[in-house]
Amino acid sequence: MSGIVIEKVRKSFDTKDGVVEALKDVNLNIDSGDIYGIIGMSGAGKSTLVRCMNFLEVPTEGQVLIDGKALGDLTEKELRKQREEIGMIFQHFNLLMQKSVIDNVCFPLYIKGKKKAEARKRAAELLEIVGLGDRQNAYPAQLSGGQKQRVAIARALASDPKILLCDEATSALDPQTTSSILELLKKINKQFGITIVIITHQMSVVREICTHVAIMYEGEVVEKGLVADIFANPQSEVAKELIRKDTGSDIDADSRLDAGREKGQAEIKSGEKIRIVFSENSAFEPVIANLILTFGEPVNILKADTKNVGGVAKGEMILEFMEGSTRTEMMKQYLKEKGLAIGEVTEYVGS
Ligand SMILES: Nc1ncnc2c1ncn2[C@@H]1O[C@H](COP(=O)(O)OP(=O)(O)OP(=O)(O)O)[C@@H](O)[C@H]1O
Repeated sequence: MSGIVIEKVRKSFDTKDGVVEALKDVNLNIDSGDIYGIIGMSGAGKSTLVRCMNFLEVPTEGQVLIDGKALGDLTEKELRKQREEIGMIFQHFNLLMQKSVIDNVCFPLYIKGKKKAEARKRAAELLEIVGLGDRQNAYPAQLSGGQKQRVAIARALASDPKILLCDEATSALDPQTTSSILELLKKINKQFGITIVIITHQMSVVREICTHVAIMYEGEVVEKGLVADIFANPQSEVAKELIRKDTGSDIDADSRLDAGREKGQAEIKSGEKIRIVFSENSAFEPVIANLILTFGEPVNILKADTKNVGGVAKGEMILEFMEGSTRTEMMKQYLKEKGLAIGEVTEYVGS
């Protein structure tokens, strides 16, 4: 697992129209195993920042440290080796169109000097992992966008990276395919402990997959932190705007909560149920209200057996999420981050 530290990074480009300050004093701490979103409008500096993380762009000032090692202090050879540990995927997949799927995945393995048989065996395993075990001999032109991105992910994994940088990796995909690729990235993060950095201009991507987010505006990080906290309590105008756009409406937070409550009464049908246990420091009203507010989705309180002990909630609740919700994992994560223990509900008989 690998962490990334960005320290006082500035990047300027000399152009014929003058100097462009793409990054102005950016500081970021991405811990090992995070799924870290970098979001902002076009031109905010997202790509430049991510390209600084593997020194495809060398910062004009400041430092980039991977696992405590400053990239600027490495020799060319050391930097090449370090880069092998950082995979990258792109919006337009960047596959070799003349090569079959398996040869695309073998490519970095050949560069590493692996023998053909060994490379093909590893590539076949990786294609299984990304769900394309049966398309090894297809050519990129015969695949859908989502399948092409799966090949690109398998190819990125071929170098056993500790970090995966994703530059608008789902921007060319429809919402359903986007969700399936995000699920795959989540699986990779969990299964291999790979730190993932995701550049996007869509808050829905951040909401669906990221643990943390940095919001960029005109070369600066204007807000950063846990996704759940920023959704619950955005500080900057840019964050508020991105969240507002994400819901697809300009209704204010309170009416969104009301809408959630209404939906809660009318629409919830037998979704996943969980038991949450309040212990140390949980005041349950704000937690559940903020959950609905943050995710814009209702939850049913099927059972509440809680007591108010000096303003602190003790006891347990059974919650039911909306049927078919794609956000339940995020919502559970949110509850965990609020210090609540979550358990399965094996049987619930409504009262
Ligand atoms: N090689 C370059 N030469 C000159 N200017 C550049 C270069 N790369 C980026 N820039 C400028 O730096 C600024 C930040 O660009 P960057 O591509 O990092 O933004 P972004 O947030 O990724 O945008 P987008 O979402 O449109 O890709 C922009 O003003 C861009 O024009």
